[in-house]
Amino acid sequence: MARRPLPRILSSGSASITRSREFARTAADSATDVLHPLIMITRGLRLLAGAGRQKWAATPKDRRGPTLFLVAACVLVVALIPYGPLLALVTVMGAAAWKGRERTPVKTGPDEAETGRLQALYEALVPYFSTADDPSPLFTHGGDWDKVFSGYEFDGNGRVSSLRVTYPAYFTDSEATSRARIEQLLHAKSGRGREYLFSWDEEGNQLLMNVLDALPTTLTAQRFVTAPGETVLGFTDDDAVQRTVPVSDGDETRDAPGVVWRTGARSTEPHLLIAGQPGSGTTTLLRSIALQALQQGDILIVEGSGTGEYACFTGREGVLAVECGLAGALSTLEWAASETERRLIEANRARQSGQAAPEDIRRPLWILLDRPSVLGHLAAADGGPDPQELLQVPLRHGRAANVTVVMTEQFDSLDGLSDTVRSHTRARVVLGQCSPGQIESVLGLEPHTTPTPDVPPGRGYARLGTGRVLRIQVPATPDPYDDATSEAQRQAVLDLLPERRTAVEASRPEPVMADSVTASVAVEGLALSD
Ligand SMILES: Nc1ncnc2c1ncn2[C@@H]1O[C@H](COP(=O)(O)OP(=O)(O)OP(=O)(O)O)[C@@H](O)[C@H]1O
Repeated sequence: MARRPLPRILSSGSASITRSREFARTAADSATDVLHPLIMITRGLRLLAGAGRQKWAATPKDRRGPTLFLVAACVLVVALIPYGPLLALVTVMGAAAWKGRERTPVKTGPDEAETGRLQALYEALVPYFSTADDPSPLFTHGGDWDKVFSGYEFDGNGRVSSLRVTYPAYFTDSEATSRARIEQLLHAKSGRGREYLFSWDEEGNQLLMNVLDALPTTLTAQRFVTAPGETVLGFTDDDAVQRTVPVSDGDETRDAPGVVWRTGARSTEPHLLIAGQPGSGTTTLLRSIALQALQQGDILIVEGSGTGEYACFTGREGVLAVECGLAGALSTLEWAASETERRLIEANRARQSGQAAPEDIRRPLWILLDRPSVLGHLAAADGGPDPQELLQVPLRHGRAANVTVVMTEQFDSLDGLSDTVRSHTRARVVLGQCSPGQIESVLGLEPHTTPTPDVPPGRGYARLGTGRVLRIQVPATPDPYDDATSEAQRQAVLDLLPERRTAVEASRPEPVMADSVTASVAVEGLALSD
């Protein structure tokens, strides 16, 4: 069958479109040629006006009056002399044409120094991304870096802040050691002291390196809007979590990406271990957790270091004990273990009789321990039991009994943690300046970013169960009784503390004495009510 010809409009359409495009381009070129002097003068006038504005801004205030007077006098003289205004106009146009004769060059690629950096990075990668028997290697000494660096950005100091590298398919990108070698090399060559994120696209044979901005340190203690059973440990990168928490940051309110930890019967990581270097902010994080826990539950605090950094909690509603001494800590933890058992028995009884669990066992109980290893050493010297042994019941059965254990420890004492503590604290936080190996020893995974040597207090990494490793910054929650605390932060923490149970003297309490008394009273009271 003979083919019918296409309708004319379809067969000749593309030719006419091409013709129209060419016509439009020629018209635009001609218009640009005709208008070129005008464009040049306008550009020059803009530049002259900008320069004038800058000069005016740089003139000291006391010299602006005389300058204005001088200019006005010149304008008057020019206006009065014959042909003055015309001559002035011609002069200004001439100056504008001269000034605007050259376009401000638009940066289209890296400058010489930046090209040097990219070439150096390329050369450094050659031994890792090439083999002798590759017939057409992507990486060769003296080769073209722009064939393999498909995207790059530089920061204000001319250092690479983002780089996309295409690598050969035979590179063993599924092996952690091979990746680590490349990451270390790029980290070192691009400038140490910054935090890098490496994203490997194994299917596309591409590596994307980005420099991360430091997490903001401006957030302070406040009432976080969370559901019951949720605790904000800190804040992380925008794209790392889906959950945001509305926060007040200075004068503004914004949604911040929160590291939110869920506790209670349905939690898969019901207890938390916080490890850190000295002064890294572990006490501050525990204080922040205590303030949030007090909104719906009761807390027990056992402070191993005995520096009285939890004195502000003493005697407050919901604070059952603040213990610094060994004897008090042991009796408090013994009570906590038997309370956990009581809750379990009560819950079981209620279930068997087909009733809801009583209110008192549904109220969360938090056992907060700051450096219990110190008390462990004291106990060993004394020949008594290690406080950690008393944590076995709350750790093993706390989830069903609404009992949560949070523990802080310094890196050098982590060896002393019992197996029960290790296996039941599945939520983990690491604070302070640590090596990737130290982070892995606590979180079970190395972070996918490179830790920096300088970290502010409260900065580190968090991992909830088997989730991903998140960067974290803990909100500033200082000791309100510390003289170094600013007035605004002191007030923020004091506002979050519950009322005092009894009237105590307004002066700063002596932590050890006051705590022991409070603890024994509280535990006795609870034992009696049992
Ligand atoms: N998230 C934070 N934001 C701002 N400052 C913080 C933060 N965390 C801690 N700091 C400050 O750092 C200092 C040390 O904090 P903190 O006492 O909590 O650390 P630590 O790890 O318990 O130290 P150590 O156990 O060695 O005393 C304090 O001055 C505290 O105010």
